[in-house]
Amino acid sequence: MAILVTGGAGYIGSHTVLALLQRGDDVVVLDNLCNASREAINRVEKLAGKKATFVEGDIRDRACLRDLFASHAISAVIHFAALKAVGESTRMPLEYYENNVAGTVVLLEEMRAAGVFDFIFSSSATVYGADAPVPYVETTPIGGTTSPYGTSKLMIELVMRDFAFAEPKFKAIALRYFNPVGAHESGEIGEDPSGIPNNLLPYIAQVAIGRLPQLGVFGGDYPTPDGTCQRDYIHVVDLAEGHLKALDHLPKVEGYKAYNLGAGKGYSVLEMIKAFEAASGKQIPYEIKPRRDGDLAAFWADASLADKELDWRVSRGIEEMMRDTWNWQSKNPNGFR
Ligand SMILES: NC(=O)c1ccc[n+]([C@@H]2O[C@H](COP(=O)([O-])OP(=O)(O)OC[C@H]3O[C@@H](n4cnc5c(N)ncnc54)[C@H](O)[C@@H]3O)[C@@H](O)[C@H]2O)c1
Ligand SMILES: O=c1ccn([C@@H]2O[C@H](COP(=O)(O)OP(=O)(O)O[C@H]3O[C@H](CO)[C@H](O)[C@H](O)[C@H]3O)[C@@H](O)[C@H]2O)c(=O)[nH]1
Repeated sequence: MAILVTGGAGYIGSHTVLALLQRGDDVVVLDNLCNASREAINRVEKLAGKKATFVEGDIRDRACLRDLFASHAISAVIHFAALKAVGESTRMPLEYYENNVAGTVVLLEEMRAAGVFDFIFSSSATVYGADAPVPYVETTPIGGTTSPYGTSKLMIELVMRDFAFAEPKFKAIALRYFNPVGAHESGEIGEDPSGIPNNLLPYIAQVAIGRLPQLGVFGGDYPTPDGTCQRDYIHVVDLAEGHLKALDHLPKVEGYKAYNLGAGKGYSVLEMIKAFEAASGKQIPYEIKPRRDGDLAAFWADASLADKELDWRVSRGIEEMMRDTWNWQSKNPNGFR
């Protein structure tokens, strides 16, 4: 039996596919390559010394899914495939709902048709909305999202919840990621955003390599110790391992369950710049700019539920996050291209 990984050629997906192959699982990757490169999977296979089956296709393509489930014995699905740019989602809400929400419904329908009921979903801390108390804890009701992207994650969690009420065989875990950063320690795979990065670490890394002149720090007057926003950054390899723990835990889950995957600690933007400079030996010129619309001042995870029930916790700190980001960026100045 194989694990189907949708979006498995992407940033978090590729690290998870590697972890699955390394522990001996068989993997089928389904990715339409709208934000990824086939090269990522080639490198994953080389690192693992084991092949995955790659299917270039779309989660919205029912015929493709039918064919995939008919030709491979799938035991569980890890579902990463999504559009994920917050700003873009406010300009293209219909595309986001169609790809992320409608796409997930098609995937779940075809899973049901194929008799596959084990499901792990990439959710996000953003489902807690703007007013949730910090640290975010799973018992806080979700809602109050501030972008179509965030709302698409919220809607999918509600779809999972309702499907679990109706279908006793459905076992589903939503993993609410905080801020994934870093890369595999080999420097062979990592985050490769197209165009100008939206996220902090890829932006810093591209300044360090000379592709961008300087970093704009969005807001220096937040009610935080140094005035810049605080986030809970988590090493992508720790995050990938969380998916394996979640898969192993699925048999014990009744219906739908959500877990935070975070480190449980916040770092400010200025702390991240300093840590990157220390790890890379590069200066990061930056300028404080106006606040970015929709940014919250500070949030981090209460990650104790995943610790207790999934036996999962982070083992890589800020030094490893920075070292591995820089290793990936300096070895691959133009990403996978
Ligand atoms: N990176 C983050 O900060 C973050 C935080 C929280 C949640 N997430 C979620 O984690 C998941 C993975 O994120 P990532 O950072 O690896 O992003 P990514 O863009 O690198 O990976 C997503 C992958 O899905 C593929 N894809 C998109 N739409 C598809 C479709 N319709 N059919 C098939 N493939 C499709 C893309 O080509 C890409 O390879 C996403 O669901 C994202 O929303 C990411
Ligand atoms: O060029 C930049 C980019 C970011 N930032 C700041 O750096 C922090 C982190 O920003 P990111 O864009 O890297 O991450 P976000 O916290 O905004 O959001 C990310 O993590 C969230 C969950 O925590 C959601 O999943 C979301 O989709 C994902 O992009 C924020 O304070 C932001 O203002 C800058 O100062 N300059």
